[in-house]
Amino acid sequence: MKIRVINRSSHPLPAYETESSAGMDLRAFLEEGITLRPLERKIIPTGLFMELPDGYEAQIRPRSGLAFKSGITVLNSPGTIDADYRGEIKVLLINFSDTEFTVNNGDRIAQMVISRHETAGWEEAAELTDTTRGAGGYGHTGV
Ligand SMILES: O=c1ccn([C@H]2C[C@H](O)[C@@H](COP(=O)(O)OP(=O)(O)OP(=O)(O)O)O2)c(=O)[nH]1
Ligand SMILES: [Mg+2]
Repeated sequence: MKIRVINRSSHPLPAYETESSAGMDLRAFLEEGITLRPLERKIIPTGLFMELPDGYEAQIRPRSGLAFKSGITVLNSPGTIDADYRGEIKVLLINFSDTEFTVNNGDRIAQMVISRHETAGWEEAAELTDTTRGAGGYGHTGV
């Protein structure tokens, strides 16, 4: 599928890094580096604007390497980009490490997965059908 996009950054469009990657890496578009102190959160611009077809969303997810090596993750993971959103794609990062971390222009800070989604309606009911699980959850089947 093709997605209409405006790229106001100085970086190439996001791309799949390997043939079968699910996510395209997103790069920070910054005039100067942004430093996150421990537990600080900041919104990082990408310079990208896009027009997803109806029935699609984009999910903004952390990169595992950045999370493991530096404690940097996407606070609202997975971030949701709605098909009717026309603003700049931004990434909300938080620093879970005990040292400060600087995001520089062009850094690959997160990944974006394009997904289909349903638009559901409601059918109100007085009762729900029985199942074996019933209301069991939160580990009720054991470890
Ligand atoms: O990581 C994100 C999450 C959201 N957005 C943009 C696209 C999305 O369509 C819009 C709204 O996001 P969301 O619905 O998560 O935020 P909200 O707090 O519910 O705001 P709103 O009331 O505008 O929906 O913000 C981003 O650029 N990055
Ligand atoms: Mg919303």
